[in-house]
Amino acid sequence: MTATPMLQLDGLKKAYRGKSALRGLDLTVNDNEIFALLGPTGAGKSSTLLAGAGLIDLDAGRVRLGGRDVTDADPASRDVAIVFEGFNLLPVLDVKDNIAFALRSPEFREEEDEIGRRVGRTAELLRISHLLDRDVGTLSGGERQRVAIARALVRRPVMFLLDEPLSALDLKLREGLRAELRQIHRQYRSTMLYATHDYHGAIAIADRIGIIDGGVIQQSGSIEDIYSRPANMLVGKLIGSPSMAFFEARLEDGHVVVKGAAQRLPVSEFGSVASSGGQVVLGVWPEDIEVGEPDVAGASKGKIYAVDNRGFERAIQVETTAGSFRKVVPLSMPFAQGDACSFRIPAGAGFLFDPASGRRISQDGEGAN
Ligand SMILES: Nc1ncnc2c1ncn2[C@@H]1O[C@H](COP(=O)(O)OP(=O)(O)OP(=O)(O)O)[C@@H](O)[C@H]1O
Repeated sequence: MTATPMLQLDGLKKAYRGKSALRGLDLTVNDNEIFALLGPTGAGKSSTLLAGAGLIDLDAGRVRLGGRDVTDADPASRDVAIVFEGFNLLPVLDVKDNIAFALRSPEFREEEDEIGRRVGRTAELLRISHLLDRDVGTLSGGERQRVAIARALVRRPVMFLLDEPLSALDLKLREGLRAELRQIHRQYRSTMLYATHDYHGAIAIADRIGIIDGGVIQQSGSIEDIYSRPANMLVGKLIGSPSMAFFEARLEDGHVVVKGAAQRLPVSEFGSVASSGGQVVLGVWPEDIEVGEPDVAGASKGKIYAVDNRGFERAIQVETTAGSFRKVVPLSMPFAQGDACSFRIPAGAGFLFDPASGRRISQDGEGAN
């Protein structure tokens, strides 16, 4: 099935008082997909959403919605709904009238019967039917957030732009609402661009992910694509839980020699490598690093610096002369803080990066970018 683009952002640039927030951002969100925009604070997520909704003036770039160039179109004509964290509900109206508000606007002007039906259905979907007559000032944070989503949803816009819509909620509510958003997506086949700094939230909800930092998309694709071919070190730092482990290394006699570690890894294990010598950075997903009893033959030495309990598993921080990394291990591995351990990077695990640019220089032979 070929994907049809719904939102296309091409070369967006935006500076606020001389400071760049978007630096030539390109992004395509396809029709009927949930696309998560994942990035740290200040990365440009909100600016990207505001640009899609037409709520900021761009310095450069084009915005297309459903194939139509809307760069100069006013926000009301775009038919997108934007939901922010702490979205401002109208305090003088009760929940029902807050949800109905957009349907009574001059652009929609639905019949009151139809408004009542749609408000009722949307409230059911978001499980807020019992709140319809309440003043919004009396609602909890989670209830307010549901009302804000209902208010956007009731219009059935062509697209949702969701800016950290769940970050103010506790874990349980967040998981519940995330499942409901997916349900709404299935039911209405709506397109959603969901901005978040929460890696777990992003991978739980999204079909595809875009990693944003410094006002550009560093990489986009399915999480599997990104894991198997991270474009650069920034991507490695921003995804995974824990994120990628990095080791200083150099290429020497056809081997990757990790500084401070006992291992020499054949370069041929990394596919084709766009460098024949000198310094590199070896990046490895922590899941691939083997950590075990001290003094394992052929392994390097390390020490357990910290242990965090995570219920059914533990996250350990391992300090080594090659650098430190975090990794999740099962409870059956009895590591305690201060224990000696060994670590080993299996042949073929990991990626090589250029230390100056951060770009990946090892290719897996599948036409990686
Ligand atoms: N109205 C504004 N005036 C001045 N600077 C702004 C304005 N809005 C955003 N910025 C700056 O632009 C950059 C990108 O901001 P943006 O809000 O788009 O990022 P973000 O990824 O959404 O961050 P967060 O997760 O913290 O909301 C930041 O450096 C921010 O300080």
